[in-house]
Formats: sequence, structure tokens, C-alpha cells
Amino acid sequence: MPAAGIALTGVSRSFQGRGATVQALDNVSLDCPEGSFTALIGPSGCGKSTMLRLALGLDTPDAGHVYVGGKAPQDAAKSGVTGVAFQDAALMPWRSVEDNIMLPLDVLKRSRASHRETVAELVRLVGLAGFEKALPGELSGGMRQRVAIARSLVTHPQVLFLDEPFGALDQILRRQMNIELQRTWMESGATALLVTHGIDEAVFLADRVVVMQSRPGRIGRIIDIPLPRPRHPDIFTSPEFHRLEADVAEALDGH
Ligand SMILES: Nc1ncnc2c1ncn2[C@@H]1O[C@H](COP(=O)(O)OP(=O)(O)OP(=O)(O)O)[C@@H](O)[C@H]1O
Repeated sequence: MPAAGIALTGVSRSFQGRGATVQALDNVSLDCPEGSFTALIGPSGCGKSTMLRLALGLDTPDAGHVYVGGKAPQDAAKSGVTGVAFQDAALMPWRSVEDNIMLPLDVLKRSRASHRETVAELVRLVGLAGFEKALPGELSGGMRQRVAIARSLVTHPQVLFLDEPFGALDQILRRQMNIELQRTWMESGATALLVTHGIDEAVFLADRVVVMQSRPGRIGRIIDIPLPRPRHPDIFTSPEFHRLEADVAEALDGH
């Protein structure tokens, strides 16, 4: 029986480019234990999006196996085991905050009425009380991302995929959102996989930072982040934090 977190075993995926084959992922194995937070970082083209697409059941590997919450990725997505938040928030502009958060319920044909309390709780959790009826166009970038995070949690997913959710935000807002995400994730108990380009974001949020390398896409190093939780904002300036950031930077340079 596959474990309840995220498990990739010997996963390979290549694409035919113009006359050449691109090995987007080459024999990648990664186990994210249930309830853990893993950050995935690496140069452009190292296969991060490919890995995410495989885990979401949007693509299939040439070799190897992927399990999400103990299920095949498509089954996990269809049964609401999987939650996902993307970089550009991807909200429906004509739907209110509340209606955007409820979108996965509509897609999975679950009753809105029986989730009223969940939605109200999520709105509170991400600090958007009073904005339930607002349209995305009336919100700031940070607020839109918080709607996307709330939406990703509405089915109480066991596994949460976050694809550069704060990539478009400025540094100050990003740090605030990182603190909020940590709190939200800790309350949810979900297994989280975050794709990011931010070393500080990865170290602040993750239990482990997986550093990937490209051509072919593979795991270079896995760096444990033993900082106690909950992590407070002042940790960003601590010597231990800087040491871990330096470790990740070094691994990104291929050492
Ligand atoms: N559908 C596709 N067709 C052809 N090549 C593809 C396809 N999808 C991905 N690739 C190639 O596979 C490699 C990995 O791409 P991927 O998008 O997974 O990288 P990434 O790490 O997410 O990059 P970035 O950080 O820039 O988003 C790249 O060389 C890319 O060109």
C-alpha cells in the first residue's frame, strides 16, 4: 500500500523537441511523508512543472510511479484528495471571493450548503472576513493569492500543491504571505509540496528543500531544515537561517 503523502518512484519523462529529446525528468524518486512540507527549487527547465503536472494527473510518466495520498494522481484529483494553488491565483473574475473558494466543490459536485462553515472558516483563516462578496478585480494581489490558498483547502485535501503561489508579489508581501501560509498549512495538517524560486521562502516554509538540477532533470540534493515550528518572522535574520540559505544556494550552484 503506497504511503499517504506524495511518492514518486523512478519517474522519467522526456519530450520530443525540434529534432532533440529533452529529458525533463530522469529517474526521479521522492517521498514526501504525510503532513510534511517539501519545497522544490531549481533552475529554469529542471522539471519542476513536469513533476507537478504528473502529480496532478495532467500528464503520465514514461517510466516509474506516482502516488498522491496513496492514490493514482487522477483518482486523487477526482476525489478531492489534492488541492492546488497557482502563481497567478487563476481566479474567475466574475465570481465573488466566496464563489471562487467554492469552485472545487462545484467541480467535484459536492454540496455547497454542507460546506458553508468550511468556507467561512477558510475566509477567516486567510484574513478575508468582510470580503466574501468582493470580486477578484476589487482585491490586491496578495488578497487574490489568499483566495487561491483558501480555495486549494476547501475540500480538506490531504495533499497540497503550491506552484509559486507568491511569485508575483513583492518581497515584503511575500514574507507576510509565507507566515500566513505556514499557519494555514499547520492548521490543515496537509502534506505540502511547494515549487518556488525563492531560497528564503523555501527555507522558511519547508521541512526539506529539494534542489533539482537540469539536463536531465533530477534531484541534486535534499537539505533538511530543522528549524522549530511555528517559525517566527525574526527567524529570517538568524545565523542558522542564513547558513541554511547558503547550503541551498551552494546546492543550486551544483555543489
Ligand atoms: N510539453 C512539452 N513539450 C516539449 N518540451 C517540454 C514540454 N514540457 C516541458 N518540456 C521541457 O522539459 C524541460 C522541463 O520543463 P519544466 O517546465 O518542467 O521546467 P521547470 O523546472 O518547471 O522550469 P521553470 O522554472 O522555468 O518553470 C524543459 O526543457 C522544457 O522545455
